[in-house]
Amino acid sequence: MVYDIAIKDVELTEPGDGTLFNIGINGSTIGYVGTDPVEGKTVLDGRDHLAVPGWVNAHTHVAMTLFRSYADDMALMDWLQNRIWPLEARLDGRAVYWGSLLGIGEMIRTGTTCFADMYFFMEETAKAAADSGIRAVLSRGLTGSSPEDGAARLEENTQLYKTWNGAQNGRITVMFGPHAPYTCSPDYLKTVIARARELGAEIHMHLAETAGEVADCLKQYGKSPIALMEELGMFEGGTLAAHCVHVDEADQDILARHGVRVAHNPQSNLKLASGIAPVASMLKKGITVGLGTDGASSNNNLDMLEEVRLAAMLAKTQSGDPKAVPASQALAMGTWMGAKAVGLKDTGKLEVGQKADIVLYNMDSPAWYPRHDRTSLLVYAASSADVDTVLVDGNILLRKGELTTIDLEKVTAEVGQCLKEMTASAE
Ligand SMILES: CSC[C@H]1O[C@@H](n2cnc3c(O)ncnc32)[C@H](O)[C@@H]1O
Ligand SMILES: [Zn+2]
Repeated sequence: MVYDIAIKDVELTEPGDGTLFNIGINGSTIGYVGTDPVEGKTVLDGRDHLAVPGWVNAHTHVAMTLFRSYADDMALMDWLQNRIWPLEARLDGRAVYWGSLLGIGEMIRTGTTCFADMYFFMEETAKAAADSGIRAVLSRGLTGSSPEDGAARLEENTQLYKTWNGAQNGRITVMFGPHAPYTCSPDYLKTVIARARELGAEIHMHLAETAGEVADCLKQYGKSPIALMEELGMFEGGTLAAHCVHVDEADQDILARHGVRVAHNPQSNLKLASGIAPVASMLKKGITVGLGTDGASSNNNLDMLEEVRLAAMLAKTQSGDPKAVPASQALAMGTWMGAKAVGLKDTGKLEVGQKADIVLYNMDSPAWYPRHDRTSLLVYAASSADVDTVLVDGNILLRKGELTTIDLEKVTAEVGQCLKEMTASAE
Protein backbone atom coordinates (compact mmCIF):
# COMPACT_ATOMS: atom_id res chain seq x y z
CA MET A 1 0.00 0.00 0.00
CA VAL A 2 1.00 3.63 -0.42
CA TYR A 3 1.20 5.53 2.86
CA ASP A 4 0.71 9.28 3.17
CA ILE A 5 4.29 9.51 4.44
CA ALA A 6 7.02 6.88 4.22
CA ILE A 7 10.23 7.24 6.22
CA LYS A 8 12.77 4.98 4.56
CA ASP A 9 16.00 3.39 5.81
CA VAL A 10 15.97 4.94 9.27
CA GLU A 11 17.65 3.58 12.43
CA LEU A 12 15.81 2.98 15.72
CA THR A 13 17.01 2.78 19.33
CA GLU A 14 15.59 -0.76 19.51
CA PRO A 15 17.28 -3.04 18.54
CA GLY A 16 19.80 -0.23 18.04
CA ASP A 17 22.20 -2.34 15.97
CA GLY A 18 22.06 -0.25 12.81
CA THR A 19 19.28 -2.26 11.15
CA LEU A 20 17.46 -0.02 8.67
CA PHE A 21 13.72 0.31 9.22
CA ASN A 22 10.85 1.74 7.20
CA ILE A 23 7.93 3.59 8.76
CA GLY A 24 4.56 4.10 7.07
CA ILE A 25 2.19 6.84 8.25
CA ASN A 26 -1.48 7.08 7.37
CA GLY A 27 -3.17 10.32 8.35
CA SER A 28 -2.22 11.00 11.95
CA THR A 29 -1.23 7.43 12.80
CA ILE A 30 1.73 5.07 12.43
CA GLY A 31 0.59 2.25 10.13
CA TYR A 32 3.79 0.28 9.74
CA VAL A 33 7.21 -0.10 11.39
CA GLY A 34 9.46 -2.84 10.05
CA THR A 35 12.01 -3.87 7.48
CA ASP A 36 9.65 -4.49 4.56
CA PRO A 37 9.74 -1.86 1.82
CA VAL A 38 7.11 0.91 2.10
CA GLU A 39 5.91 3.45 -0.42
CA GLY A 40 4.60 6.92 0.37
CA LYS A 41 3.04 9.94 -1.32
CA THR A 42 5.73 11.85 0.56
CA VAL A 43 9.02 10.06 1.14
CA LEU A 44 11.53 11.08 3.83
CA ASP A 45 15.03 9.70 3.38
CA GLY A 46 16.03 8.31 6.78
CA ARG A 47 19.59 7.30 5.92
CA ASP A 48 22.02 8.19 8.72
CA HIS A 49 19.10 9.36 10.88
CA LEU A 50 17.72 7.99 14.13
CA ALA A 51 13.92 7.96 14.52
CA VAL A 52 12.59 8.39 18.07
CA PRO A 53 9.21 9.30 19.56
CA GLY A 54 8.94 13.05 20.08
CA TRP A 55 9.72 14.42 23.54
CA VAL A 56 6.78 15.13 25.83
CA ASN A 57 7.34 18.25 27.93
CA ALA A 58 5.17 17.27 30.89
CA HIS A 59 5.21 20.64 32.66
CA THR A 60 5.74 24.11 31.33
CA HIS A 61 4.39 27.65 31.14
CA VAL A 62 5.19 28.15 27.50
CA ALA A 63 4.40 31.87 27.25
CA MET A 64 7.00 32.54 29.96
CA THR A 65 9.52 32.75 27.09
CA LEU A 66 8.49 36.42 27.43
CA PHE A 67 10.39 36.55 30.73
CA ARG A 68 13.50 34.59 29.75
CA SER A 69 16.63 36.24 31.18
CA TYR A 70 14.45 38.75 33.03
CA ALA A 71 14.94 37.48 36.61
CA ASP A 72 17.68 34.94 37.31
CA ASP A 73 19.53 33.58 40.31
CA MET A 74 16.67 33.79 42.79
CA ALA A 75 14.75 31.35 44.99
CA LEU A 76 11.20 30.40 43.96
CA MET A 77 9.09 32.62 46.23
CA ASP A 78 11.35 35.68 45.88
CA TRP A 79 11.38 35.17 42.08
CA LEU A 80 7.58 34.74 41.87
CA GLN A 81 6.48 37.42 44.34
CA ASN A 82 8.98 40.16 43.54
CA ARG A 83 9.70 39.76 39.83
CA ILE A 84 7.34 37.45 37.95
CA TRP A 85 3.87 38.07 39.39
CA PRO A 86 4.14 41.90 39.07
CA LEU A 87 4.98 41.51 35.37
CA GLU A 88 2.36 38.81 34.79
CA ALA A 89 -0.24 41.26 36.14
CA ARG A 90 0.37 43.28 32.96
CA LEU A 91 0.05 40.35 30.52
CA ASP A 92 -2.58 40.37 27.80
CA GLY A 93 -3.80 37.78 25.32
CA ARG A 94 -1.66 39.07 22.48
CA ALA A 95 1.56 38.72 24.51
CA VAL A 96 0.57 35.20 25.56
CA TYR A 97 -0.15 34.21 21.93
CA TRP A 98 3.23 35.38 20.62
CA GLY A 99 5.14 34.20 23.71
CA SER A 100 3.50 30.78 23.31
CA LEU A 101 4.40 30.61 19.62
CA LEU A 102 8.00 31.50 20.44
CA GLY A 103 8.16 28.67 22.98
CA ILE A 104 6.42 26.24 20.65
CA GLY A 105 8.90 27.07 17.87
CA GLU A 106 11.76 26.42 20.29
CA MET A 107 10.21 23.13 21.41
CA ILE A 108 9.61 21.86 17.86
CA ARG A 109 13.17 22.74 16.87
CA THR A 110 14.49 20.75 19.80
CA GLY A 111 12.34 17.68 19.16
CA THR A 112 9.34 18.19 21.45
CA THR A 113 6.02 17.12 19.97
CA CYS A 114 3.73 17.58 22.99
CA PHE A 115 3.63 19.87 26.01
CA ALA A 116 1.49 20.20 29.14
CA ASP A 117 0.94 23.83 30.07
CA MET A 118 -0.55 25.90 32.88
CA TYR A 119 -0.92 29.66 32.45
CA PHE A 120 -3.12 32.70 31.87
CA PHE A 121 -5.02 33.65 28.66
CA MET A 122 -4.98 29.98 27.70
CA GLU A 123 -7.30 30.52 24.71
CA GLU A 124 -4.29 32.18 23.14
CA THR A 125 -1.94 29.30 23.92
CA ALA A 126 -4.60 26.97 22.48
CA LYS A 127 -4.68 29.05 19.29
CA ALA A 128 -0.87 28.99 19.10
CA ALA A 129 -0.90 25.19 19.51
CA ALA A 130 -3.63 24.88 16.86
CA ASP A 131 -1.79 27.18 14.42
CA SER A 132 1.60 25.50 14.89
CA GLY A 133 0.43 21.86 14.77
CA ILE A 134 2.01 20.78 18.09
CA ARG A 135 0.17 18.51 20.55
CA ALA A 136 -0.85 20.24 23.80
CA VAL A 137 -2.46 19.53 27.16
CA LEU A 138 -3.64 22.88 28.50
CA SER A 139 -4.88 24.17 31.82
CA ARG A 140 -5.84 27.62 33.03
CA GLY A 141 -3.71 28.40 36.10
CA LEU A 142 -6.10 28.81 39.03
CA THR A 143 -5.60 30.71 42.27
CA GLY A 144 -8.18 31.52 44.91
CA SER A 145 -8.34 32.29 48.60
CA SER A 146 -12.00 31.14 48.55
CA PRO A 147 -14.50 29.68 46.03
CA GLU A 148 -15.85 33.21 45.39
CA ASP A 149 -12.41 34.71 44.88
CA GLY A 150 -11.40 32.10 42.29
CA ALA A 151 -14.81 31.67 40.62
CA ALA A 152 -14.13 33.68 37.44
CA ARG A 153 -10.86 31.85 36.81
CA LEU A 154 -12.58 28.50 37.32
CA GLU A 155 -15.22 29.54 34.75
CA GLU A 156 -12.41 30.37 32.30
CA ASN A 157 -10.90 26.91 32.80
CA THR A 158 -14.35 25.37 32.30
CA GLN A 159 -14.84 27.32 29.07
CA LEU A 160 -11.37 26.31 27.92
CA TYR A 161 -12.33 22.68 28.54
CA LYS A 162 -15.61 22.97 26.67
CA THR A 163 -14.06 24.72 23.69
CA TRP A 164 -10.75 22.93 23.31
CA ASN A 165 -10.79 19.49 24.94
CA GLY A 166 -10.43 17.04 22.03
CA ALA A 167 -10.08 19.85 19.46
CA GLN A 168 -7.87 19.65 16.38
CA ASN A 169 -8.35 15.92 15.81
CA GLY A 170 -7.76 15.30 19.53
CA ARG A 171 -4.40 17.07 19.36
CA ILE A 172 -5.42 19.49 22.12
CA THR A 173 -6.76 18.33 25.47
CA VAL A 174 -7.58 20.29 28.62
CA MET A 175 -7.03 19.79 32.34
CA PHE A 176 -7.82 21.98 35.35
CA GLY A 177 -4.84 23.89 36.75
CA PRO A 178 -4.96 24.81 40.45
CA HIS A 179 -1.59 26.50 40.86
CA ALA A 180 -0.25 25.34 44.24
CA PRO A 181 -1.24 24.68 47.86
CA TYR A 182 0.00 28.17 48.84
CA THR A 183 -2.19 29.99 46.28
CA CYS A 184 -5.38 27.90 46.55
CA SER A 185 -7.33 27.50 49.77
CA PRO A 186 -8.71 24.02 50.59
CA ASP A 187 -12.27 25.29 50.03
CA TYR A 188 -11.35 26.61 46.62
CA LEU A 189 -9.57 23.36 45.77
CA LYS A 190 -12.75 21.46 46.66
CA THR A 191 -14.73 23.49 44.09
CA VAL A 192 -12.03 22.95 41.46
CA ILE A 193 -11.96 19.20 42.14
CA ALA A 194 -15.78 19.03 41.97
CA ARG A 195 -15.86 20.89 38.63
CA ALA A 196 -13.12 18.71 37.14
CA ARG A 197 -14.96 15.60 38.32
CA GLU A 198 -18.26 16.83 36.85
CA LEU A 199 -16.62 17.21 33.43
CA GLY A 200 -14.41 14.11 33.64
CA ALA A 201 -11.30 16.29 33.46
CA GLU A 202 -7.92 15.72 35.11
CA ILE A 203 -5.88 18.10 37.26
CA HIS A 204 -2.41 19.63 36.77
CA MET A 205 -0.90 21.22 39.88
CA HIS A 206 2.46 22.28 41.37
CA LEU A 207 3.04 20.15 44.47
CA ALA A 208 5.81 19.84 47.06
CA GLU A 209 8.25 21.99 45.08
CA THR A 210 10.19 23.52 47.96
CA ALA A 211 11.00 22.65 51.57
CA GLY A 212 9.33 25.93 52.57
CA GLU A 213 6.05 24.93 50.88
CA VAL A 214 6.00 21.65 52.80
CA ALA A 215 6.89 23.30 56.12
CA ASP A 216 4.19 25.99 55.68
CA CYS A 217 1.60 23.38 54.73
CA LEU A 218 2.45 21.25 57.76
CA LYS A 219 2.19 24.33 59.97
CA GLN A 220 -1.12 25.55 58.49
CA TYR A 221 -2.93 22.26 57.88
CA GLY A 222 -0.97 19.68 59.88
CA LYS A 223 -0.35 17.71 56.68
CA SER A 224 2.13 17.63 53.82
CA PRO A 225 0.87 19.02 50.47
CA ILE A 226 0.50 15.47 49.14
CA ALA A 227 -1.45 14.26 52.20
CA LEU A 228 -3.63 17.40 52.06
CA MET A 229 -4.53 16.82 48.41
CA GLU A 230 -5.33 13.19 49.20
CA GLU A 231 -7.64 14.33 52.00
CA LEU A 232 -9.37 16.79 49.66
CA GLY A 233 -10.07 13.96 47.21
CA MET A 234 -7.96 15.40 44.41
CA PHE A 235 -6.28 12.09 43.61
CA GLU A 236 -9.53 10.24 42.98
CA GLY A 237 -9.51 11.75 39.48
CA GLY A 238 -6.33 11.75 37.36
CA THR A 239 -3.63 14.10 38.58
CA LEU A 240 -0.40 15.40 37.05
CA ALA A 241 1.72 16.68 39.94
CA ALA A 242 4.53 19.01 38.91
CA HIS A 243 7.82 18.86 40.88
CA CYS A 244 7.29 16.57 43.92
CA VAL A 245 10.80 17.46 45.07
CA HIS A 246 10.09 17.23 48.80
CA VAL A 247 8.11 14.01 49.09
CA ASP A 248 8.97 11.57 51.87
CA GLU A 249 8.26 7.82 51.83
CA ALA A 250 4.70 8.35 53.08
CA ASP A 251 4.00 10.96 50.40
CA GLN A 252 5.43 8.69 47.71
CA ASP A 253 3.23 5.84 48.92
CA ILE A 254 0.18 8.10 48.58
CA LEU A 255 1.22 9.06 45.03
CA ALA A 256 1.74 5.39 44.12
CA ARG A 257 -1.53 4.25 45.70
CA HIS A 258 -3.60 6.79 43.76
CA GLY A 259 -1.74 6.53 40.44
CA VAL A 260 -0.71 10.20 40.60
CA ARG A 261 1.68 10.99 37.75
CA VAL A 262 4.68 13.23 38.41
CA ALA A 263 6.37 15.81 36.17
CA HIS A 264 10.02 16.04 37.22
CA ASN A 265 11.65 19.38 36.31
CA PRO A 266 15.31 18.88 37.12
CA GLN A 267 16.79 22.03 35.60
CA SER A 268 14.23 24.44 37.05
CA ASN A 269 14.57 22.76 40.46
CA LEU A 270 18.34 23.22 40.36
CA LYS A 271 18.23 26.82 39.17
CA LEU A 272 15.71 27.92 41.80
CA ALA A 273 17.67 25.88 44.37
CA SER A 274 14.49 23.95 45.21
CA GLY A 275 16.26 20.59 45.49
CA ILE A 276 16.37 17.26 43.67
CA ALA A 277 13.28 15.07 43.42
CA PRO A 278 13.71 11.44 44.59
CA VAL A 279 13.09 10.09 41.09
CA ALA A 280 14.76 6.69 41.42
CA SER A 281 12.75 6.02 44.56
CA MET A 282 9.45 7.12 42.95
CA LEU A 283 10.10 4.97 39.88
CA LYS A 284 10.85 1.99 42.14
CA LYS A 285 7.44 2.46 43.74
CA GLY A 286 5.82 2.28 40.29
CA ILE A 287 5.01 5.98 40.01
CA THR A 288 4.84 7.31 36.44
CA VAL A 289 7.42 10.08 36.16
CA GLY A 290 7.57 12.32 33.09
CA LEU A 291 9.96 15.21 32.51
CA GLY A 292 9.35 18.91 32.09
CA THR A 293 11.27 22.11 31.55
CA ASP A 294 8.99 24.37 33.63
CA GLY A 295 8.93 27.89 32.16
CA ALA A 296 11.75 29.50 30.19
CA SER A 297 12.18 32.05 32.95
CA SER A 298 13.33 29.44 35.48
CA ASN A 299 15.17 26.98 33.19
CA ASN A 300 16.04 29.00 30.93
CA ASN A 301 15.20 27.08 27.76
CA LEU A 302 12.61 24.55 26.63
CA ASP A 303 15.07 21.91 25.41
CA MET A 304 13.86 18.50 26.62
CA LEU A 305 17.09 16.68 25.73
CA GLU A 306 18.76 18.66 28.52
CA GLU A 307 16.09 17.47 30.98
CA VAL A 308 16.44 13.86 29.86
CA ARG A 309 20.22 13.95 30.30
CA LEU A 310 20.03 15.81 33.62
CA ALA A 311 17.39 13.43 35.02
CA ALA A 312 19.73 10.51 34.38
CA MET A 313 22.79 12.28 35.81
CA LEU A 314 21.09 13.65 38.94
CA ALA A 315 19.57 10.30 39.89
CA LYS A 316 23.00 8.70 39.84
CA THR A 317 24.67 11.35 41.97
CA GLN A 318 21.73 11.56 44.36
CA SER A 319 21.64 7.80 45.00
CA GLY A 320 25.37 7.15 44.69
CA ASP A 321 24.46 4.46 42.17
CA PRO A 322 25.59 4.93 38.56
CA LYS A 323 23.00 2.37 37.52
CA ALA A 324 20.12 4.58 38.73
CA VAL A 325 18.03 5.92 35.81
CA PRO A 326 20.02 4.42 32.94
CA ALA A 327 19.78 6.00 29.47
CA SER A 328 16.88 3.75 28.43
CA GLN A 329 14.84 4.83 31.47
CA ALA A 330 15.60 8.51 30.89
CA LEU A 331 14.46 8.08 27.28
CA ALA A 332 11.27 6.42 28.51
CA MET A 333 10.61 9.29 30.94
CA GLY A 334 11.05 11.83 28.16
CA THR A 335 8.72 9.98 25.79
CA TRP A 336 6.08 7.34 26.63
CA MET A 337 6.09 7.86 30.40
CA GLY A 338 5.74 11.60 29.82
CA ALA A 339 2.80 10.90 27.50
CA LYS A 340 1.21 8.72 30.18
CA ALA A 341 1.91 11.43 32.78
CA VAL A 342 -0.03 14.01 30.75
CA GLY A 343 -2.92 11.62 30.18
CA LEU A 344 -2.25 10.47 26.61
CA LYS A 345 -2.39 6.79 25.70
CA ASP A 346 -1.64 6.83 21.99
CA THR A 347 1.60 8.75 21.73
CA GLY A 348 5.15 8.28 23.00
CA LYS A 349 6.13 5.05 21.22
CA LEU A 350 7.10 4.19 17.64
CA GLU A 351 4.49 1.48 17.25
CA VAL A 352 1.64 0.72 14.90
CA GLY A 353 -1.53 2.46 16.08
CA GLN A 354 0.33 5.22 17.90
CA LYS A 355 0.09 8.84 16.81
CA ALA A 356 2.78 9.79 14.30
CA ASP A 357 4.70 12.11 16.66
CA ILE A 358 8.22 11.36 15.45
CA VAL A 359 11.64 13.03 15.53
CA LEU A 360 14.53 12.28 13.18
CA TYR A 361 17.99 13.05 14.56
CA ASN A 362 20.72 13.58 11.97
CA MET A 363 23.63 11.38 13.06
CA ASP A 364 26.35 12.91 10.91
CA SER A 365 28.06 14.98 13.63
CA PRO A 366 31.13 13.61 15.48
CA ALA A 367 29.17 13.06 18.71
CA TRP A 368 27.28 10.20 17.03
CA TYR A 369 30.44 8.09 16.41
CA PRO A 370 31.20 5.29 17.05
CA ARG A 371 27.75 3.68 17.31
CA HIS A 372 28.05 1.14 20.14
CA ASP A 373 24.65 2.08 21.59
CA ARG A 374 22.21 4.48 19.95
CA THR A 375 20.17 5.13 23.12
CA SER A 376 23.37 6.10 24.93
CA LEU A 377 24.38 8.37 22.03
CA LEU A 378 21.03 10.15 22.11
CA VAL A 379 20.77 10.58 25.88
CA TYR A 380 24.42 11.28 26.76
CA ALA A 381 26.08 12.68 23.62
CA ALA A 382 23.64 14.19 21.11
CA SER A 383 22.78 17.84 20.66
CA SER A 384 19.38 19.32 19.91
CA ALA A 385 21.02 20.98 16.91
CA ASP A 386 20.94 17.46 15.43
CA VAL A 387 17.11 17.50 15.27
CA ASP A 388 16.38 17.40 11.55
CA THR A 389 12.71 16.51 11.11
CA VAL A 390 9.68 16.61 13.42
CA LEU A 391 6.24 15.17 12.75
CA VAL A 392 3.18 15.66 14.94
CA ASP A 393 -0.08 13.89 14.19
CA GLY A 394 1.35 12.88 10.82
CA ASN A 395 2.19 16.47 9.81
CA ILE A 396 5.73 17.66 9.12
CA LEU A 397 6.44 20.64 11.43
CA LEU A 398 10.22 20.74 10.95
CA ARG A 399 12.11 19.65 7.83
CA LYS A 400 15.89 19.81 7.54
CA GLY A 401 15.94 22.02 10.64
CA GLU A 402 13.42 24.53 9.22
CA LEU A 403 10.05 25.20 10.86
CA THR A 404 7.22 24.70 8.38
CA THR A 405 4.36 26.31 10.32
CA ILE A 406 6.01 29.12 12.30
CA ASP A 407 7.64 32.28 10.97
CA LEU A 408 10.20 32.84 13.74
CA GLU A 409 11.25 36.25 12.45
CA LYS A 410 7.70 37.51 12.77
CA VAL A 411 7.28 35.83 16.15
CA THR A 412 10.40 37.42 17.67
CA ALA A 413 9.39 40.84 16.30
CA GLU A 414 5.90 40.51 17.79
CA VAL A 415 7.32 39.35 21.14
CA GLY A 416 9.59 42.41 21.20
CA GLN A 417 6.65 44.70 20.48
CA CYS A 418 4.46 43.09 23.18
CA LEU A 419 7.22 43.46 25.76
CA LYS A 420 7.73 47.11 24.80
CA GLU A 421 4.02 47.78 25.36
CA MET A 422 3.99 45.82 28.64
CA THR A 423 6.92 47.67 30.10
CA ALA A 424 5.68 51.05 28.79
CA SER A 425 2.32 50.49 30.52
CA ALA A 426 4.24 50.06 33.78
CA GLU A 427 5.90 53.49 33.54
C1 LIG B 1 -1.38 30.63 37.68
S1 LIG B 1 -0.62 30.32 36.13
C2 LIG B 1 0.92 29.52 36.54
C3 LIG B 1 1.77 30.33 37.48
O1 LIG B 1 2.86 29.53 37.84
C4 LIG B 1 3.99 30.36 37.96
N1 LIG B 1 5.19 29.54 37.96
C5 LIG B 1 6.13 29.40 37.05
N2 LIG B 1 7.06 28.52 37.45
C6 LIG B 1 6.67 28.10 38.66
C7 LIG B 1 7.19 27.19 39.59
O2 LIG B 1 8.31 26.55 39.39
N3 LIG B 1 6.53 27.00 40.73
C8 LIG B 1 5.39 27.66 41.01
N4 LIG B 1 4.85 28.54 40.16
C9 LIG B 1 5.48 28.75 39.01
C10 LIG B 1 3.85 31.28 36.79
O3 LIG B 1 4.70 32.39 36.90
C11 LIG B 1 2.36 31.61 36.89
O4 LIG B 1 2.16 32.65 37.78
ZN1 LIG C 1 5.66 25.32 36.92
